[in-house]
Amino acid sequence: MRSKIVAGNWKMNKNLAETEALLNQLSAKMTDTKAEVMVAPTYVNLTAAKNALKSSSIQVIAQNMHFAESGAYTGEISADMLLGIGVDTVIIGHSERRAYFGETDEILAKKVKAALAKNMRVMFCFGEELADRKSDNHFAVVESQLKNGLLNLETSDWSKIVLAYEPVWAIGTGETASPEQAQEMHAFIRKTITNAVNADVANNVSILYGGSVKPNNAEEIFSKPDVDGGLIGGAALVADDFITIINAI
Ligand SMILES: O=C(CO)COP(=O)(O)O
Repeated sequence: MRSKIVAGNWKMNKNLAETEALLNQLSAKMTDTKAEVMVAPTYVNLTAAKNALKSSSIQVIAQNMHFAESGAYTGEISADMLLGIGVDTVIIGHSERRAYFGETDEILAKKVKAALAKNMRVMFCFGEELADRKSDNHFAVVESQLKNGLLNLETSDWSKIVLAYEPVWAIGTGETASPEQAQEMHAFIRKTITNAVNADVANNVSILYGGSVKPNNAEEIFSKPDVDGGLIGGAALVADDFITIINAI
């Protein structure tokens, strides 16, 4: 059975005091949920976030990491550094990393390998741009992102993978893929994995949708059979909104 997951990607938002305040609000307001709940604050606040969530089931995850073990990579963070502070899940391949930091499929495949080699869980993000969708090229783009990033993994690695389909045109724009568009793509992703790996792996991998998920549209998106939860940006920065989205699972 695949997990339901709601994760908040905080991006470059919230200083230390704001991080603690938001997490305190979240833990106070959280009620029982079927979903695994995760938050991804900025690196410098990961330890403080872990401490603030000590008695909570909310998991703290990282937004990115480097593929090298260690070395002369100024400004970068390794898997060991994350594991050393008790963070064992990492987002890899976010469209903002691809667009603003030059992260190619090749770099991302190396990051995925490096994280898996340390037994970390990987939340792998991918999704087409508006031009791809307009030219009806979105399935091909998604297939190639999956293939280049993930499809050469060992079958056993897949238990450590969570997928996050995030159409770039829906991120931070207020424009959401319709529940039908999300379902159509998620089903395509599952079919691609069935063909490339096997049906078991495809059925067991959680596929999250990301892109302008809000309290008023979460329930409809999450109701689709191949949508296993969401990766939330803006709405994860407001406690009541994030809680409503979690409860929509
Ligand atoms: O990029 C996202 C999550 O990683 C989605 O961001 P928004 O929810 O702000 O559109």
